[in-house]
Amino acid sequence: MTLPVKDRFDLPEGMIYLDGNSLGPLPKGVGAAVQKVIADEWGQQLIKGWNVCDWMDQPARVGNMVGRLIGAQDGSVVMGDTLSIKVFQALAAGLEMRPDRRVILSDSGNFPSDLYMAEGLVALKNAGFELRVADPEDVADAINDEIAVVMLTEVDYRTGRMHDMGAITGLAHAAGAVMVWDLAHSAGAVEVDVAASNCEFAVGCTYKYLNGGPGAPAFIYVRPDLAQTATPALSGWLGHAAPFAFDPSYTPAPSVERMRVGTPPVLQLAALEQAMTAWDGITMAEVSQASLRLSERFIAEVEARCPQLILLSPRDGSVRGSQVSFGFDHGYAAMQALIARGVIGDFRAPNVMRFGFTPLYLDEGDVLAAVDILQNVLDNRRWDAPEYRAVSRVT
Ligand SMILES: Cc1ncc(COP(=O)(O)O)c(C=O)c1O
Ligand SMILES: Nc1c(O)cccc1C(=O)C[C@H](N)C(=O)O
Repeated sequence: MTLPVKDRFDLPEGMIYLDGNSLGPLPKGVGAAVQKVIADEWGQQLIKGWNVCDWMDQPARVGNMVGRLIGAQDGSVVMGDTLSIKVFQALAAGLEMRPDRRVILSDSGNFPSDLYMAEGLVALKNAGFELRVADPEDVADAINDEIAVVMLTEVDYRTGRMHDMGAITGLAHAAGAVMVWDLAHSAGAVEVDVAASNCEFAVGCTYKYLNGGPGAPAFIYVRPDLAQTATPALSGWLGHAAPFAFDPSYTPAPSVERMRVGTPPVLQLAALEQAMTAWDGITMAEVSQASLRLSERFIAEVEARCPQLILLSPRDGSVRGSQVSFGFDHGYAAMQALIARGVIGDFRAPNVMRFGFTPLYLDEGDVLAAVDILQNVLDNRRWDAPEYRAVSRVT
């Protein structure tokens, strides 16, 4: 099944884009929408724009659009800052909720920035606080009554392996811990129901599967019953209950908006708000089924035609996100050779070739064409060329 929305995206001619798990492509209409905000709002309204153009409401308004894709009720998601910042806020709020406990539990497959933020937070606290890191497969067993906060990324950024959000949240709660989910590789990729999972906090980015563009702001979900008590940690003026009262002392907003920090990125939010219209009329169930079919076809074709590659992602589609990873010792050079031939995936050390399957703009024809090129690169050792050897790119 292909979703009939490929024409909602501007994709370069001749490119097969399998890297929406890192940076989504440009949805049609985003350029015009941002240009309109620049010309008509900023250009004509200047400072009045904060009022007449509703710039101040953007973080909550766009938060609702994102919330609908992750099973969050309106008013429980707000946009702003980078994901690393939102991780920090959620962790800090979680620690405050369990004052008798000292341990943040995460797993070694987590994205490094999440672990760094936890390390930094622990270092800021009094002695005795600790970040404990388990292997992903052991994390459920490591949850006990010492743990204040369990912080996990649902879909592993390297392999696509998925944690069971409901089950792990249940274990965390049974042990008295707070649950924080990072949905960076889930939002817009797989079906998520934050409300059903009952987690306290969820965070994620919008430049991957939500196609908000490079540097698009992050989101944070706060379970509605905590919206008036969770401590924001970064108590910026726009999280204040009455920012324009300019009160010298801080009173957090009585809603998820307390997680706002400073001035919203109006142009990036305008881009994201328009990008979110690419989801009109589509359910996450359809997206996830279509993604599964594309990934299964890719795995079957690669395994039949490219025996040099070893599947690193789970074979079982029910525990795999929207990406497929293969191991290959010359993976970096092979990915460079693929990119040079118009198939865009990416590489993660030591040997991971990552391919993202985003059915909003990919179909089976793209999958088959990508495998043809991959087979050609491998069978003819096209990767074994001097120009592909130097490890120099950032992504
Ligand atoms: C799971 C995860 N967490 C955190 C980050 C960091 O996000 P940011 O650069 O927006 O802070 C990323 C991606 O960069 C990620 O994939
Ligand atoms: N956020 C990124 C960036 O600013 C530059 C390059 C890549 C990224 C990424 O998002 C990487 C991504 N989180 C990953 O899964 O590897």
